[in-house]
Amino acid sequence: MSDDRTRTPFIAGNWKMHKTIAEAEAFVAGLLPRVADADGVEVSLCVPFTALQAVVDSTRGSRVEVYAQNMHEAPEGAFTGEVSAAMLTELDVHGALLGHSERRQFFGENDRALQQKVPAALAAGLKPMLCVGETEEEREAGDTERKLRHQVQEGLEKVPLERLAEVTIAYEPIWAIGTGRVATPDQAQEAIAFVRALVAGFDKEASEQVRVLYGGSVKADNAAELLALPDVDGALVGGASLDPASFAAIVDAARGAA
Ligand SMILES: O=C[C@H](O)COP(=O)(O)O
Repeated sequence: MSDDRTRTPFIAGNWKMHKTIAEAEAFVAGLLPRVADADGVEVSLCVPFTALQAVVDSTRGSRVEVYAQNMHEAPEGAFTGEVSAAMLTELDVHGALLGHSERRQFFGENDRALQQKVPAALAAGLKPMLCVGETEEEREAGDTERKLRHQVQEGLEKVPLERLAEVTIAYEPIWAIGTGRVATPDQAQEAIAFVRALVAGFDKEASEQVRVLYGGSVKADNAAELLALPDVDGALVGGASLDPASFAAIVDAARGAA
């Protein structure tokens, strides 16, 4: 267990395939005044490619950072429909969500590609957020730790040790995503402490600095309890990040936990 509150709490919203440019700009206008006083909390939005430029521009100078929801591992090439790290940094995007379970489930994202993507993001100056998590069947079969071990070890395998602490890991039990079935505090703490122990297998010091977030049906009314857990450094929020008031309420809960 690691209750080290020197790790800055981190609340990330993942809009998934929601929001046109106009809707994104309206959201930012609603969010910024609500998080202006959220000192000590890192806030980011994972935005569809089409709205990245608008959200970068409208959040410039604020505490809100902007992440893409995916990124290809190669610097360029014949990869129709894909976007490189350099294309994102050119827009002043700060980071990239990598290996979200929906990308793994619906678009064939695999650990081999992620093994390239995480270091490629870092090398390009993007902050990587690596998503891991088990299915309901895996949890019921007692396979949660095996799945997490595989995903974390593969995803971090090629990250230079001196940059390990810059990676954020989001633990998202797949059965809790978009279902309203949030993990219990015990389940979240246990899995996230295990993820941190896996990072310690690479480098003990980095494991104390790396942020590990919980994701899966986080809402304003359950955030405080989750964020108070010793190893939980923040939240990756899907549905509740689509509305500025509900997302800002989760940021507020992180201030309380800071
Ligand atoms: O990336 C966010 C997660 O998939 C969680 O989504 P959710 O908060 O709608 O359950």
